[in-house]
Amino acid sequence: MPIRYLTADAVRQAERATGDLLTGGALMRRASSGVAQVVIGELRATGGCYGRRVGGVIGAGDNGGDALYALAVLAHRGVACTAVLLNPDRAHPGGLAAFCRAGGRIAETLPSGLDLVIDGVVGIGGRGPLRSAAADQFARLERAESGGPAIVAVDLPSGVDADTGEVHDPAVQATITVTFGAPRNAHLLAAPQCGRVEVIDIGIDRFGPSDGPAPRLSVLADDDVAGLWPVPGPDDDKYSQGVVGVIAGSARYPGAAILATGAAVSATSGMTRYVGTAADEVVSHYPEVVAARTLDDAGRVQAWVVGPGMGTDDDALAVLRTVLETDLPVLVDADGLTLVAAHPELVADRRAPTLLTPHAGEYARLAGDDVGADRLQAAAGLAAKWQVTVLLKGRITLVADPSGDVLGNDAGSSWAATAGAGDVLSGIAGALMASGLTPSLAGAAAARVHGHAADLAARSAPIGASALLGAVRPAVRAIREASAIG
Ligand SMILES: NC(=O)C1=CN([C@@H]2O[C@H](COP(=O)(O)OP(=O)(O)OC[C@H]3O[C@@H](n4cnc5c(N)ncnc54)[C@H](O)[C@@H]3O)[C@@H](O)[C@H]2O)[C@@H](O)CC1
Ligand SMILES: Nc1ncnc2c1ncn2[C@@H]1O[C@H](COP(=O)(O)OP(=O)(O)O)[C@@H](O)[C@H]1O
Ligand SMILES: [K+]
Repeated sequence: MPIRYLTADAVRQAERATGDLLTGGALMRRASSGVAQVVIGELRATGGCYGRRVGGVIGAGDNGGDALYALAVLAHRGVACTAVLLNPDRAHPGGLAAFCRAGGRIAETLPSGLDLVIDGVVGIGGRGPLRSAAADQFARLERAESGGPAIVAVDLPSGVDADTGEVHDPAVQATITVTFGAPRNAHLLAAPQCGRVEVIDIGIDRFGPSDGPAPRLSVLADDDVAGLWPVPGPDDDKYSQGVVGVIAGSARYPGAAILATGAAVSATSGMTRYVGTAADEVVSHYPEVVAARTLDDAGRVQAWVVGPGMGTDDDALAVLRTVLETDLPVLVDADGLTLVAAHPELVADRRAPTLLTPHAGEYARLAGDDVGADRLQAAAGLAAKWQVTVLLKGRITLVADPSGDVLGNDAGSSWAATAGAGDVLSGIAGALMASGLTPSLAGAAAARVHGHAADLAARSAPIGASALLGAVRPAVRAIREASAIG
Protein backbone atom coordinates (compact mmCIF):
# COMPACT_ATOMS: atom_id res chain seq x y z
CA MET A 1 0.00 0.00 0.00
CA PRO A 2 1.33 3.45 -0.81
CA ILE A 3 2.26 5.39 2.33
CA ARG A 4 0.34 8.64 2.72
CA TYR A 5 2.24 11.76 3.92
CA LEU A 6 0.25 14.44 5.73
CA THR A 7 0.17 18.22 5.98
CA ALA A 8 0.12 19.85 9.42
CA ASP A 9 -3.62 20.54 8.99
CA ALA A 10 -4.32 16.91 8.17
CA VAL A 11 -2.32 15.81 11.24
CA ARG A 12 -4.33 18.13 13.47
CA GLN A 13 -7.57 16.88 11.93
CA ALA A 14 -6.55 13.25 12.58
CA GLU A 15 -5.58 14.13 16.16
CA ARG A 16 -8.84 15.97 16.79
CA ALA A 17 -10.80 12.98 15.50
CA THR A 18 -9.49 10.93 18.42
CA GLY A 19 -11.48 13.15 20.86
CA ASP A 20 -10.69 12.04 24.40
CA LEU A 21 -7.31 10.64 23.46
CA LEU A 22 -6.19 14.13 22.47
CA THR A 23 -7.85 16.10 25.25
CA GLY A 24 -6.99 13.55 27.94
CA GLY A 25 -3.32 13.67 27.01
CA ALA A 26 -3.09 10.02 25.90
CA LEU A 27 -1.72 11.00 22.49
CA MET A 28 1.07 13.01 24.06
CA ARG A 29 1.92 10.20 26.49
CA ARG A 30 2.12 7.75 23.59
CA ALA A 31 4.15 10.16 21.47
CA SER A 32 6.64 10.95 24.21
CA SER A 33 7.07 7.34 25.24
CA GLY A 34 7.75 6.56 21.56
CA VAL A 35 10.45 9.24 21.51
CA ALA A 36 11.96 7.80 24.70
CA GLN A 37 11.98 4.27 23.23
CA VAL A 38 13.81 5.44 20.12
CA VAL A 39 16.38 7.30 22.25
CA ILE A 40 16.84 4.24 24.48
CA GLY A 41 17.38 2.11 21.37
CA GLU A 42 20.00 4.55 20.14
CA LEU A 43 21.79 4.68 23.53
CA ARG A 44 21.74 0.88 23.83
CA ALA A 45 23.25 0.53 20.37
CA THR A 46 26.13 2.77 21.43
CA GLY A 47 26.95 1.43 24.91
CA GLY A 48 23.80 1.38 27.09
CA CYS A 49 21.53 3.81 28.92
CA TYR A 50 22.66 4.08 32.51
CA GLY A 51 24.92 7.05 33.18
CA ARG A 52 24.63 8.39 29.61
CA ARG A 53 24.05 12.11 29.08
CA VAL A 54 21.13 13.46 27.10
CA GLY A 55 20.15 17.09 26.52
CA GLY A 56 16.94 18.64 25.26
CA VAL A 57 16.19 22.00 23.64
CA ILE A 58 12.63 22.80 24.60
CA GLY A 59 10.23 25.23 22.90
CA ALA A 60 6.98 26.70 24.14
CA GLY A 61 4.48 24.33 22.52
CA ASP A 62 3.44 20.69 22.67
CA ASN A 63 6.57 19.67 20.78
CA GLY A 64 8.54 20.78 23.82
CA GLY A 65 6.01 18.89 25.96
CA ASP A 66 6.72 15.67 24.08
CA ALA A 67 10.44 16.19 24.59
CA LEU A 68 10.11 16.92 28.34
CA TYR A 69 7.99 13.81 28.97
CA ALA A 70 10.47 11.74 26.94
CA LEU A 71 13.37 13.13 29.00
CA ALA A 72 11.46 12.23 32.18
CA VAL A 73 11.23 8.59 31.03
CA LEU A 74 14.95 8.62 30.28
CA ALA A 75 15.81 10.16 33.66
CA HIS A 76 13.89 7.32 35.36
CA ARG A 77 16.17 4.91 33.45
CA GLY A 78 19.28 6.47 34.96
CA VAL A 79 20.10 8.78 32.07
CA ALA A 80 21.51 12.17 33.15
CA CYS A 81 19.11 14.63 31.49
CA THR A 82 19.50 18.38 31.00
CA ALA A 83 16.88 20.63 29.45
CA VAL A 84 17.33 24.12 28.04
CA LEU A 85 13.99 25.93 28.21
CA LEU A 86 13.82 28.52 25.43
CA ASN A 87 10.80 30.13 26.99
CA PRO A 88 10.70 29.06 30.68
CA ASP A 89 7.34 30.71 31.43
CA ARG A 90 5.60 28.88 28.60
CA ALA A 91 7.20 25.44 28.85
CA HIS A 92 4.59 22.66 28.87
CA PRO A 93 3.54 22.55 32.58
CA GLY A 94 2.82 18.82 32.80
CA GLY A 95 5.96 17.90 30.89
CA LEU A 96 8.11 20.22 32.99
CA ALA A 97 6.70 18.86 36.26
CA ALA A 98 7.32 15.26 35.13
CA PHE A 99 10.86 16.16 34.06
CA CYS A 100 11.68 17.82 37.38
CA ARG A 101 10.10 14.99 39.42
CA ALA A 102 12.26 12.48 37.54
CA GLY A 103 15.40 14.37 38.57
CA GLY A 104 16.06 16.25 35.33
CA ARG A 105 18.24 19.34 35.47
CA ILE A 106 17.45 22.70 33.87
CA ALA A 107 20.33 24.75 32.43
CA GLU A 108 20.87 27.96 30.46
CA THR A 109 22.97 26.19 27.82
CA LEU A 110 23.57 22.61 26.77
CA PRO A 111 26.53 21.12 28.66
CA SER A 112 29.46 19.66 26.73
CA GLY A 113 30.01 15.91 26.39
CA LEU A 114 26.40 14.97 25.64
CA ASP A 115 25.71 11.61 23.99
CA LEU A 116 22.46 12.71 22.40
CA VAL A 117 20.31 15.84 22.06
CA ILE A 118 16.53 15.92 21.67
CA ASP A 119 15.18 18.69 19.45
CA GLY A 120 11.87 19.70 21.03
CA VAL A 121 11.90 23.29 19.77
CA VAL A 122 8.94 23.15 17.37
CA GLY A 123 6.99 20.54 15.45
CA ILE A 124 4.04 21.08 13.16
CA GLY A 125 3.39 24.47 14.82
CA GLY A 126 6.77 25.83 13.69
CA ARG A 127 7.10 28.72 11.23
CA GLY A 128 10.27 29.96 9.59
CA PRO A 129 13.87 29.38 10.65
CA LEU A 130 15.13 28.44 14.10
CA ARG A 131 15.18 31.56 16.19
CA SER A 132 18.54 32.65 17.52
CA ALA A 133 18.19 31.32 21.08
CA ALA A 134 17.54 27.81 19.73
CA ALA A 135 20.05 28.14 16.91
CA ASP A 136 22.78 29.07 19.41
CA GLN A 137 22.25 25.83 21.33
CA PHE A 138 22.62 23.66 18.22
CA ALA A 139 25.53 25.71 16.88
CA ARG A 140 27.53 24.77 20.01
CA LEU A 141 27.35 21.08 19.15
CA GLU A 142 29.92 19.16 17.15
CA ARG A 143 28.20 17.58 14.12
CA ALA A 144 27.13 13.97 14.65
CA GLU A 145 29.39 12.79 11.75
CA SER A 146 32.41 14.34 13.48
CA GLY A 147 31.78 12.62 16.81
CA GLY A 148 29.18 15.05 18.18
CA PRO A 149 25.94 13.91 19.80
CA ALA A 150 23.22 12.26 17.74
CA ILE A 151 20.26 14.61 17.34
CA VAL A 152 16.79 13.14 17.69
CA ALA A 153 14.13 15.50 16.38
CA VAL A 154 10.66 15.26 17.86
CA ASP A 155 8.16 15.18 15.00
CA LEU A 156 10.24 17.39 12.67
CA PRO A 157 13.71 18.91 12.65
CA SER A 158 12.96 22.43 13.85
CA GLY A 159 13.31 25.01 11.08
CA VAL A 160 11.90 22.64 8.43
CA ASP A 161 8.44 23.50 7.10
CA ALA A 162 6.03 20.64 7.79
CA ASP A 163 4.07 21.02 4.54
CA THR A 164 6.59 22.14 1.94
CA GLY A 165 9.74 20.62 3.40
CA GLU A 166 11.50 23.97 2.95
CA VAL A 167 14.71 23.86 4.98
CA HIS A 168 15.04 27.32 6.46
CA ASP A 169 18.41 28.68 7.55
CA PRO A 170 19.17 27.82 10.26
CA ALA A 171 17.42 24.50 10.79
CA VAL A 172 18.22 21.41 12.83
CA GLN A 173 20.02 18.58 11.01
CA ALA A 174 18.61 15.45 12.63
CA THR A 175 20.16 12.02 12.93
CA ILE A 176 16.75 10.49 13.63
CA THR A 177 13.29 12.03 13.44
CA VAL A 178 10.50 10.46 15.50
CA THR A 179 7.00 11.22 14.29
CA PHE A 180 3.53 10.12 15.26
CA GLY A 181 0.76 8.24 13.48
CA ALA A 182 1.77 9.07 9.91
CA PRO A 183 4.71 10.81 8.23
CA ARG A 184 4.40 14.51 7.40
CA ASN A 185 5.16 15.91 3.92
CA ALA A 186 8.50 17.23 5.16
CA HIS A 187 9.70 13.72 6.01
CA LEU A 188 9.87 13.04 2.28
CA LEU A 189 10.42 16.52 0.87
CA ALA A 190 13.28 17.25 3.31
CA ALA A 191 14.35 13.64 3.83
CA PRO A 192 18.10 14.37 4.01
CA GLN A 193 17.47 16.85 6.86
CA CYS A 194 15.39 14.33 8.84
CA GLY A 195 17.85 11.43 8.95
CA ARG A 196 16.17 8.11 9.72
CA VAL A 197 12.42 8.61 10.20
CA GLU A 198 10.63 6.49 12.80
CA VAL A 199 6.83 6.56 12.78
CA ILE A 200 5.30 5.73 16.18
CA ASP A 201 1.77 4.33 16.29
CA ILE A 202 -0.30 6.56 18.60
CA GLY A 203 -3.73 5.32 17.55
CA ILE A 204 -4.86 7.93 15.04
CA ASP A 205 -6.84 6.93 11.95
CA ARG A 206 -4.97 6.64 8.72
CA PHE A 207 -5.68 9.04 5.87
CA GLY A 208 -6.50 7.32 2.57
CA PRO A 209 -4.77 8.19 -0.70
CA SER A 210 -7.52 10.57 -1.85
CA ASP A 211 -8.45 12.17 1.50
CA GLY A 212 -7.87 15.88 1.98
CA PRO A 213 -7.15 18.84 -0.28
CA ALA A 214 -4.59 18.73 -3.13
CA PRO A 215 -1.69 18.29 -3.39
CA ARG A 216 -1.87 14.87 -1.65
CA LEU A 217 1.51 13.22 -1.27
CA SER A 218 2.11 9.46 -1.10
CA VAL A 219 5.09 7.17 -1.56
CA LEU A 220 4.98 3.71 -3.13
CA ALA A 221 6.21 0.94 -0.86
CA ASP A 222 8.79 -1.45 -2.30
CA ASP A 223 6.07 -4.10 -2.39
CA ASP A 224 3.95 -1.80 -4.55
CA VAL A 225 6.81 -1.34 -7.00
CA ALA A 226 7.48 -5.09 -7.07
CA GLY A 227 3.79 -5.79 -7.68
CA LEU A 228 3.56 -3.24 -10.50
CA TRP A 229 6.65 -4.42 -12.37
CA PRO A 230 5.59 -6.13 -15.61
CA VAL A 231 6.50 -9.80 -15.79
CA PRO A 232 5.80 -11.89 -18.91
CA GLY A 233 3.06 -14.47 -18.47
CA PRO A 234 2.67 -17.90 -20.10
CA ASP A 235 0.71 -16.49 -23.06
CA ASP A 236 2.87 -13.45 -23.64
CA ASP A 237 4.99 -12.81 -26.70
CA LYS A 238 7.29 -9.94 -27.63
CA TYR A 239 4.38 -7.75 -28.74
CA SER A 240 1.80 -8.48 -26.10
CA GLN A 241 3.81 -6.94 -23.25
CA GLY A 242 3.74 -3.48 -24.82
CA VAL A 243 6.37 -2.22 -27.23
CA VAL A 244 8.12 1.03 -26.34
CA GLY A 245 9.55 3.35 -28.98
CA VAL A 246 12.43 5.68 -28.13
CA ILE A 247 13.05 8.81 -30.19
CA ALA A 248 16.31 10.26 -28.93
CA GLY A 249 19.82 11.27 -29.84
CA SER A 250 21.27 13.25 -32.69
CA ALA A 251 24.60 13.49 -34.47
CA ARG A 252 25.76 15.68 -31.55
CA TYR A 253 24.28 13.51 -28.78
CA PRO A 254 24.25 9.83 -29.81
CA GLY A 255 24.83 8.89 -26.16
CA ALA A 256 21.35 9.97 -25.08
CA ALA A 257 19.88 7.50 -27.58
CA ILE A 258 22.03 4.66 -26.26
CA LEU A 259 21.25 5.39 -22.62
CA ALA A 260 17.49 5.84 -23.03
CA THR A 261 17.09 2.86 -25.34
CA GLY A 262 19.35 0.67 -23.22
CA ALA A 263 17.32 1.54 -20.14
CA ALA A 264 14.11 0.57 -21.92
CA VAL A 265 15.67 -2.76 -22.94
CA SER A 266 16.76 -3.40 -19.34
CA ALA A 267 13.52 -2.40 -17.65
CA THR A 268 10.99 -4.74 -19.26
CA SER A 269 10.81 -7.77 -21.53
CA GLY A 270 9.15 -7.67 -24.93
CA MET A 271 10.46 -5.25 -27.54
CA THR A 272 12.13 -1.86 -27.77
CA ARG A 273 12.10 0.18 -30.96
CA TYR A 274 14.37 3.10 -31.69
CA VAL A 275 13.87 5.97 -34.14
CA GLY A 276 16.59 8.50 -34.99
CA THR A 277 19.96 9.20 -36.45
CA ALA A 278 21.84 7.11 -33.89
CA ALA A 279 20.26 3.86 -35.13
CA ASP A 280 23.61 2.24 -35.94
CA GLU A 281 25.18 3.12 -32.60
CA VAL A 282 22.11 1.93 -30.72
CA VAL A 283 22.00 -1.41 -32.53
CA SER A 284 25.72 -1.96 -32.06
CA HIS A 285 25.18 -1.58 -28.30
CA TYR A 286 21.84 -3.42 -28.15
CA PRO A 287 21.37 -5.82 -31.06
CA GLU A 288 17.88 -6.69 -29.84
CA VAL A 289 16.59 -3.15 -30.58
CA VAL A 290 14.52 -2.77 -33.75
CA ALA A 291 15.81 0.52 -35.13
CA ALA A 292 14.65 2.88 -37.86
CA ARG A 293 15.86 6.26 -39.04
CA THR A 294 12.43 7.82 -39.55
CA LEU A 295 9.08 7.69 -37.85
CA ASP A 296 7.42 6.38 -41.04
CA ASP A 297 9.60 3.28 -40.87
CA ALA A 298 9.24 2.79 -37.15
CA GLY A 299 6.49 0.18 -36.79
CA ARG A 300 3.86 0.09 -34.06
CA VAL A 301 4.45 0.87 -30.43
CA GLN A 302 2.27 1.14 -27.30
CA ALA A 303 4.12 4.17 -25.88
CA TRP A 304 6.73 6.70 -27.00
CA VAL A 305 9.68 8.25 -25.22
CA VAL A 306 10.64 11.40 -27.09
CA GLY A 307 13.25 14.05 -26.51
CA PRO A 308 16.59 13.05 -24.94
CA GLY A 309 19.37 14.59 -27.04
CA MET A 310 17.09 14.89 -30.10
CA GLY A 311 17.79 18.60 -30.66
CA THR A 312 15.31 21.42 -31.00
CA ASP A 313 15.37 22.12 -34.73
CA ASP A 314 12.37 22.03 -37.08
CA ASP A 315 12.82 18.34 -37.84
CA ALA A 316 12.74 17.53 -34.14
CA LEU A 317 9.65 19.71 -33.71
CA ALA A 318 7.88 17.93 -36.58
CA VAL A 319 8.62 14.51 -35.09
CA LEU A 320 7.47 15.62 -31.65
CA ARG A 321 4.25 17.02 -33.10
CA THR A 322 3.49 13.80 -34.95
CA VAL A 323 4.05 11.70 -31.86
CA LEU A 324 1.95 13.96 -29.64
CA GLU A 325 -0.89 13.88 -32.20
CA THR A 326 -1.25 10.12 -31.75
CA ASP A 327 -3.52 8.72 -29.05
CA LEU A 328 -0.63 6.74 -27.54
CA PRO A 329 0.96 7.37 -24.13
CA VAL A 330 3.95 9.69 -24.56
CA LEU A 331 6.82 10.58 -22.22
CA VAL A 332 8.47 13.89 -23.16
CA ASP A 333 11.95 14.65 -21.80
CA ALA A 334 14.91 16.99 -22.30
CA ASP A 335 14.92 18.69 -25.76
CA GLY A 336 11.31 17.57 -26.16
CA LEU A 337 10.44 19.67 -23.10
CA THR A 338 12.23 22.71 -24.48
CA LEU A 339 10.10 22.39 -27.60
CA VAL A 340 6.89 21.90 -25.60
CA ALA A 341 7.71 25.00 -23.54
CA ALA A 342 7.90 27.01 -26.75
CA HIS A 343 4.81 25.29 -28.23
CA PRO A 344 2.39 24.52 -25.39
CA GLU A 345 -0.34 23.78 -27.95
CA LEU A 346 1.45 20.48 -28.59
CA VAL A 347 0.08 19.06 -25.34
CA ALA A 348 -2.83 21.41 -24.64
CA ASP A 349 -5.53 19.25 -26.24
CA ARG A 350 -3.95 15.88 -25.61
CA ARG A 351 -6.28 13.30 -24.08
CA ALA A 352 -3.88 10.33 -24.09
CA PRO A 353 -1.58 9.70 -21.10
CA THR A 354 1.27 12.23 -21.13
CA LEU A 355 4.29 12.40 -18.84
CA LEU A 356 6.63 15.40 -18.81
CA THR A 357 9.89 14.78 -16.94
CA PRO A 358 11.58 18.15 -16.28
CA HIS A 359 14.59 18.90 -14.11
CA ALA A 360 14.49 22.29 -12.37
CA GLY A 361 15.76 24.19 -15.43
CA GLU A 362 13.27 22.57 -17.78
CA TYR A 363 10.53 23.17 -15.22
CA ALA A 364 11.28 26.90 -15.27
CA ARG A 365 10.97 26.89 -19.06
CA LEU A 366 7.62 25.09 -18.92
CA ALA A 367 6.12 26.98 -16.00
CA GLY A 368 7.62 30.39 -16.72
CA ASP A 369 8.79 30.49 -13.11
CA ASP A 370 11.39 28.78 -10.93
CA VAL A 371 10.47 25.72 -8.90
CA GLY A 372 10.99 27.72 -5.69
CA ALA A 373 10.94 26.37 -2.14
CA ASP A 374 7.62 24.54 -2.48
CA ARG A 375 8.48 21.76 -4.95
CA LEU A 376 5.28 19.86 -4.17
CA GLN A 377 3.08 22.78 -5.14
CA ALA A 378 5.30 23.52 -8.13
CA ALA A 379 4.87 20.03 -9.57
CA ALA A 380 1.18 19.79 -8.71
CA GLY A 381 0.47 23.29 -10.06
CA LEU A 382 2.06 22.57 -13.44
CA ALA A 383 0.24 19.23 -13.71
CA ALA A 384 -3.09 20.89 -12.96
CA LYS A 385 -2.48 23.79 -15.33
CA TRP A 386 -1.34 21.66 -18.27
CA GLN A 387 -3.55 18.63 -17.45
CA VAL A 388 -0.62 16.24 -17.86
CA THR A 389 1.47 14.23 -15.41
CA VAL A 390 4.64 16.03 -14.33
CA LEU A 391 7.70 14.23 -12.95
CA LEU A 392 9.96 16.79 -11.29
CA LYS A 393 13.48 15.38 -11.00
CA GLY A 394 16.02 15.68 -8.21
CA ARG A 395 17.07 13.84 -5.08
CA ILE A 396 13.38 13.80 -4.20
CA THR A 397 11.41 12.98 -7.33
CA LEU A 398 7.79 14.16 -7.40
CA VAL A 399 5.27 12.75 -9.86
CA ALA A 400 2.15 14.92 -9.90
CA ASP A 401 -0.99 14.05 -11.82
CA PRO A 402 -3.71 16.53 -12.70
CA SER A 403 -6.05 15.20 -9.98
CA GLY A 404 -3.76 16.59 -7.27
CA ASP A 405 -2.29 13.22 -6.25
CA VAL A 406 1.50 13.24 -6.07
CA LEU A 407 3.77 10.23 -5.75
CA GLY A 408 7.20 10.97 -4.31
CA ASN A 409 10.46 9.09 -4.15
CA ASP A 410 13.65 9.75 -2.21
CA ALA A 411 16.59 8.36 -4.17
CA GLY A 412 18.28 7.74 -0.82
CA SER A 413 21.60 9.05 -2.13
CA SER A 414 22.65 11.58 -4.74
CA TRP A 415 24.90 9.38 -6.89
CA ALA A 416 22.37 9.70 -9.72
CA ALA A 417 23.20 13.40 -10.09
CA THR A 418 25.31 12.67 -13.16
CA ALA A 419 25.00 13.55 -16.86
CA GLY A 420 22.81 11.15 -18.77
CA ALA A 421 21.04 9.77 -15.71
CA GLY A 422 17.82 11.44 -16.86
CA ASP A 423 17.99 9.59 -20.20
CA VAL A 424 18.10 6.34 -18.23
CA LEU A 425 15.06 7.38 -16.20
CA SER A 426 13.11 8.16 -19.39
CA GLY A 427 13.83 4.76 -20.86
CA ILE A 428 12.68 2.96 -17.74
CA ALA A 429 9.51 5.03 -17.30
CA GLY A 430 8.62 4.82 -21.00
CA ALA A 431 8.95 1.02 -20.98
CA LEU A 432 6.60 0.89 -17.99
CA MET A 433 4.07 3.13 -19.77
CA ALA A 434 4.18 0.82 -22.79
CA SER A 435 3.33 -2.06 -20.48
CA GLY A 436 0.17 -0.25 -19.48
CA LEU A 437 1.06 1.59 -16.26
CA THR A 438 -0.33 5.08 -15.80
CA PRO A 439 2.20 7.91 -16.18
CA SER A 440 2.13 8.44 -12.39
CA LEU A 441 2.83 4.84 -11.46
CA ALA A 442 5.34 4.43 -14.28
CA GLY A 443 7.20 7.57 -13.22
CA ALA A 444 7.22 6.72 -9.53
CA ALA A 445 8.22 3.07 -10.03
CA ALA A 446 10.93 4.12 -12.48
CA ALA A 447 12.28 6.70 -10.03
CA ARG A 448 12.47 4.05 -7.29
CA VAL A 449 14.39 1.59 -9.48
CA HIS A 450 16.60 4.39 -10.83
CA GLY A 451 17.59 5.55 -7.33
CA HIS A 452 18.23 2.01 -6.21
CA ALA A 453 20.30 1.30 -9.33
CA ALA A 454 22.43 4.36 -8.61
CA ASP A 455 23.09 3.08 -5.08
CA LEU A 456 23.91 -0.43 -6.25
CA ALA A 457 26.25 0.84 -8.95
CA ALA A 458 27.97 3.42 -6.78
CA ARG A 459 28.58 1.55 -3.52
CA SER A 460 30.36 4.66 -2.17
CA ALA A 461 32.27 5.59 -5.35
CA PRO A 462 31.18 7.94 -8.13
CA ILE A 463 29.38 6.59 -11.18
CA GLY A 464 28.46 7.70 -14.67
CA ALA A 465 25.11 7.06 -16.29
CA SER A 466 26.41 3.90 -18.05
CA ALA A 467 27.14 2.29 -14.69
CA LEU A 468 23.69 3.34 -13.48
CA LEU A 469 22.15 1.76 -16.57
CA GLY A 470 24.08 -1.44 -15.91
CA ALA A 471 22.50 -1.66 -12.46
CA VAL A 472 18.88 -1.25 -13.58
CA ARG A 473 18.31 -5.02 -13.86
CA PRO A 474 19.98 -5.79 -10.49
CA ALA A 475 17.80 -3.06 -8.94
CA VAL A 476 14.59 -4.54 -10.36
CA ARG A 477 15.73 -7.96 -9.17
CA ALA A 478 16.56 -6.71 -5.66
CA ILE A 479 13.19 -4.99 -5.26
CA ARG A 480 11.26 -8.01 -6.58
CA GLU A 481 13.22 -10.54 -4.56
CA ALA A 482 12.83 -8.55 -1.34
CA SER A 483 9.09 -8.44 -1.80
CA ALA A 484 6.53 -11.09 -0.96
CA ILE A 485 5.20 -10.66 -4.50
CA GLY A 486 8.56 -11.19 -6.19
N1 LIG B 1 -1.90 17.76 19.91
C1 LIG B 1 -1.46 16.67 20.56
O1 LIG B 1 -1.98 16.11 21.51
C2 LIG B 1 -0.25 16.07 20.11
C3 LIG B 1 0.76 16.92 19.69
N2 LIG B 1 1.96 16.42 19.52
C4 LIG B 1 3.11 17.31 19.46
O2 LIG B 1 2.72 18.65 19.41
C5 LIG B 1 3.37 19.33 18.36
C6 LIG B 1 2.55 20.49 17.94
O3 LIG B 1 2.44 21.31 19.06
P1 LIG B 1 2.02 22.85 19.01
O4 LIG B 1 0.80 23.00 18.19
O5 LIG B 1 1.98 23.32 20.40
O6 LIG B 1 3.15 23.54 18.17
P2 LIG B 1 4.75 23.45 18.30
O7 LIG B 1 5.17 22.96 19.62
O8 LIG B 1 5.22 22.73 17.11
O9 LIG B 1 5.18 24.97 18.12
C7 LIG B 1 4.39 26.05 18.59
C8 LIG B 1 5.18 27.02 19.42
O10 LIG B 1 6.42 27.35 18.82
C9 LIG B 1 6.54 28.75 18.58
N3 LIG B 1 7.28 28.88 17.31
C10 LIG B 1 6.79 28.82 16.06
N4 LIG B 1 7.80 28.92 15.18
C11 LIG B 1 8.94 29.01 15.88
C12 LIG B 1 10.30 29.12 15.53
N5 LIG B 1 10.66 29.16 14.25
N6 LIG B 1 11.23 29.19 16.50
C13 LIG B 1 10.87 29.13 17.78
N7 LIG B 1 9.57 29.04 18.19
C14 LIG B 1 8.62 28.99 17.25
C15 LIG B 1 5.14 29.26 18.54
O11 LIG B 1 5.11 30.60 18.91
C16 LIG B 1 4.46 28.33 19.54
O12 LIG B 1 4.67 28.81 20.85
C17 LIG B 1 3.57 18.25 17.33
O13 LIG B 1 4.59 18.57 16.42
C18 LIG B 1 3.93 17.08 18.22
O14 LIG B 1 5.29 17.12 18.58
C19 LIG B 1 2.21 15.03 19.89
O15 LIG B 1 2.39 15.02 21.27
C20 LIG B 1 1.08 14.15 19.54
C21 LIG B 1 -0.15 14.61 20.19
N1 LIG C 1 20.86 15.31 -6.05
C1 LIG C 1 20.32 14.22 -6.64
N2 LIG C 1 20.17 13.08 -5.95
C2 LIG C 1 19.63 11.98 -6.52
N3 LIG C 1 19.21 11.93 -7.79
C3 LIG C 1 19.33 13.04 -8.53
C4 LIG C 1 19.89 14.23 -8.00
N4 LIG C 1 19.90 15.17 -8.98
C5 LIG C 1 19.37 14.58 -10.07
N5 LIG C 1 19.02 13.30 -9.81
C6 LIG C 1 18.39 12.34 -10.73
O1 LIG C 1 19.29 12.10 -11.80
C7 LIG C 1 18.60 12.23 -13.04
C8 LIG C 1 19.16 13.47 -13.77
O2 LIG C 1 18.38 13.80 -14.87
P1 LIG C 1 18.68 15.07 -15.78
O3 LIG C 1 18.83 16.28 -14.94
O4 LIG C 1 17.64 15.07 -16.83
O5 LIG C 1 20.10 14.75 -16.40
P2 LIG C 1 20.54 14.41 -17.90
O6 LIG C 1 19.76 15.30 -18.79
O7 LIG C 1 22.02 14.70 -17.92
O8 LIG C 1 20.26 12.98 -18.11
C9 LIG C 1 17.13 12.30 -12.69
O9 LIG C 1 16.59 11.00 -12.62
C10 LIG C 1 17.15 12.94 -11.32
O10 LIG C 1 15.99 12.64 -10.55
K1 LIG D 1 11.33 19.33 16.71
